[in-house]
Amino acid sequence: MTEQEPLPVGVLGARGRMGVEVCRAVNDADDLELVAMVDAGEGLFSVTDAGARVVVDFTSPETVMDNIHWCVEQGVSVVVGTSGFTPERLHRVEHWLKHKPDVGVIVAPNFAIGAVLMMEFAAKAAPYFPSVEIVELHHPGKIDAPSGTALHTAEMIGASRAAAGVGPSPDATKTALDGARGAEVAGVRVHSVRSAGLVAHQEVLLGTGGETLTIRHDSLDRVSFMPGVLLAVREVLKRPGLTVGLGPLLGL
Ligand SMILES: NC(=O)C1=CN([C@@H]2O[C@H](COP(=O)(O)OP(=O)(O)OC[C@H]3O[C@@H](n4cnc5c(N)ncnc54)[C@H](OP(=O)(O)O)[C@@H]3O)[C@@H](O)[C@H]2O)C=CC1
Ligand SMILES: O=C(O)C1=N[C@H](C(=O)O)C[C@H](O)C1
Repeated sequence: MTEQEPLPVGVLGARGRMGVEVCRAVNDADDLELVAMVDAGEGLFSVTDAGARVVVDFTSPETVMDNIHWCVEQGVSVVVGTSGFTPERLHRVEHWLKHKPDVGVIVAPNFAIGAVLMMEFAAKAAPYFPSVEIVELHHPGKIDAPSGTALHTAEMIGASRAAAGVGPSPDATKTALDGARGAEVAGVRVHSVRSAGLVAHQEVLLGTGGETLTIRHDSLDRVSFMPGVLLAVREVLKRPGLTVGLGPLLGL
């Protein structure tokens, strides 16, 4: 029996907080080989020169679309953790993939298994509670607000409430300072907290007569994202086209 060659993987944003962790996880996996590490200002060509078949992107919302476009054009599949995705951006990625039927792109707002479950549980619970708000809490180095996870959670909750015919959350506010009630996403109020000491955390608060339900997830260390990233790297070549979120990979 011949042993299978390890899958060649490139990492974009390799010197960032997440990139460093991803490079370590890929290096530690026997079935994967880290062949390219690219950071800001370095050419993407090293990815194809090194023969990467899958690229992992943890860069920034400003650069991620150009990176995906380039990889798709080169026939390289991409696992995307970078935030900043809107429905319009996802449509654009789908459009690029139409011309490349063998290429897969997985865009996951959050790779932590607990966070994926937190989003699912919140969407399931949301139709049963008239009130729902999201509080996301992150380290102060984060450049975007609300977080990609919070945006995706709000979209999931909005869709599940719309399907169940649930109206807007009750709110008598008549006067408010700018931002006091957070940002409204898919009809859900989202509040962003930034503090030293935090990594990535989110609470979904649901309320009805006489009771509240709080669904909370905490990433206390970036290692929490690695099993999900490696799962996506191993799966992306089997899933041509666009996959959004880890849910489908986990059978959710
Ligand atoms: N989906 C998930 O589970 C998770 C997603 N994220 C997301 O991942 C992204 C990165 O987060 P984080 O690692 O904390 O951020 P960092 O700022 O620590 O890292 C980003 C890295 O990418 C580099 N970079 C910028 N532009 C390019 C480019 N065009 N090509 C290659 N490298 C580039 C940056 O370089 P420089 O600093 O010089 O600009 C930096 O080293 C964010 O959008 C964050 O929200 C984070 C954690 C989990
Ligand atoms: O910037 C981060 O750190 C994180 N970004 C992602 C997001 O925007 O949701 C995922 C996680 O929250 C960590």
